[in-house]
Amino acid sequence: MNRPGRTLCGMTTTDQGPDRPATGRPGPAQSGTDRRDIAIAATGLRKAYGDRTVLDGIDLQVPAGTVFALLGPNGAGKTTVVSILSTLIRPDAGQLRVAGHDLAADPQAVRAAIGVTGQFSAVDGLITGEENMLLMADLNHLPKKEGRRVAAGLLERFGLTEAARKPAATYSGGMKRRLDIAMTLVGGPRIIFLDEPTTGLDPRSRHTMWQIVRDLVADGVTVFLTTQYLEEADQLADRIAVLDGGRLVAQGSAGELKRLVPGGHVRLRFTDPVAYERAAAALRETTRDDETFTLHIPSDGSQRELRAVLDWLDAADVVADELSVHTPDLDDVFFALTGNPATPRTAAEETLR
Ligand SMILES: Nc1ncnc2c1ncn2[C@@H]1O[C@H](COP(=O)(O)OP(=O)(O)OP(=O)(O)O)[C@@H](O)[C@H]1O
Repeated sequence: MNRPGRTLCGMTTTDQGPDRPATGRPGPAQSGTDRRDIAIAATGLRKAYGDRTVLDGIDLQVPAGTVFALLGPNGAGKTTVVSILSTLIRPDAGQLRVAGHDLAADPQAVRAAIGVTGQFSAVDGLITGEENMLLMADLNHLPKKEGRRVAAGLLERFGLTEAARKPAATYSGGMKRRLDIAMTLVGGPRIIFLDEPTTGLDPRSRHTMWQIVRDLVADGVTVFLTTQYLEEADQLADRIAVLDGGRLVAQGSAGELKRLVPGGHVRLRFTDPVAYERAAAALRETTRDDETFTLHIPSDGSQRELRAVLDWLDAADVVADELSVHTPDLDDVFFALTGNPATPRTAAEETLR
């Protein structure tokens, strides 16, 4: 998912700019989280199915009120991590704390503090959105009146009030996903796990979902999400961990991960072979592509380096037909770390399936 570049007088840039400020903010002091406000902590997490080791010693920490994205290709073990942290399956080894509770010693307390929206919807299509919500309210032992109030509030918040009395089977994919998350929130969890929350959604629904996540974090909720989409991790996560071959091969902010890989360059494309040759002679350290009359100049994409390239071109009296700046993005990081292409399908392809 390389982002389309910005264009400046025929230049495109995939520069992501300086690190964005963290999406999350520390939530209010929460009972149940440990002293350092770490919402989720895993040390030495291991899981094997038969002789296939899926998780081979995972260490991670998620501060309360932040978004943590676990990124990995198909089959990397993302769902397994979520299933373990949300008490659905048992690990073979590892010390795990969620919401301040030891997972092995007190799984019930963990369950009471978290919400989980899995890849497979918990929505019952045969009943209405409202009935699904009221069912969740019952499961959470909310008194009837309180349940109706909470359900109506969440349906409103997720733009589902109008559709609330229609069978959920008639909802679009995005609406079902929103209903699924609304149902997860009925019990007021302070930590929520979202397993691939936007897989299969069209771009508009994906953006709606991102806003939902941002709103949750603004309310102090901790979000642990898995995704195959680098852009999603880039957009939402305070910290990203890349899972590959049973291990976390990197952890950090999007900016930190991008700094792990070199490869920034300025690309100049010419239609006039004479201008191409003059530019190639004027610029140092270029890589040539004589078939497309394109030059690649190593660059960090900074304004200063860009100006130097333009000055060289001016001095040589040549005009490039297209100038683009490419700084490493998470796709490059993912490829460098895992040797896999970023994702087997792009988000756009996914929506066409
Ligand atoms: N119950 C099980 N029994 C045996 N193998 C399993 C079981 N559950 C998962 N696996 C295997 O564990 C590996 C990790 O699966 P997991 O679903 O956690 O990956 P994932 O990263 O979530 O993949 P995807 O992106 O496709 O959802 C896969 O090879 C899968 O086949």
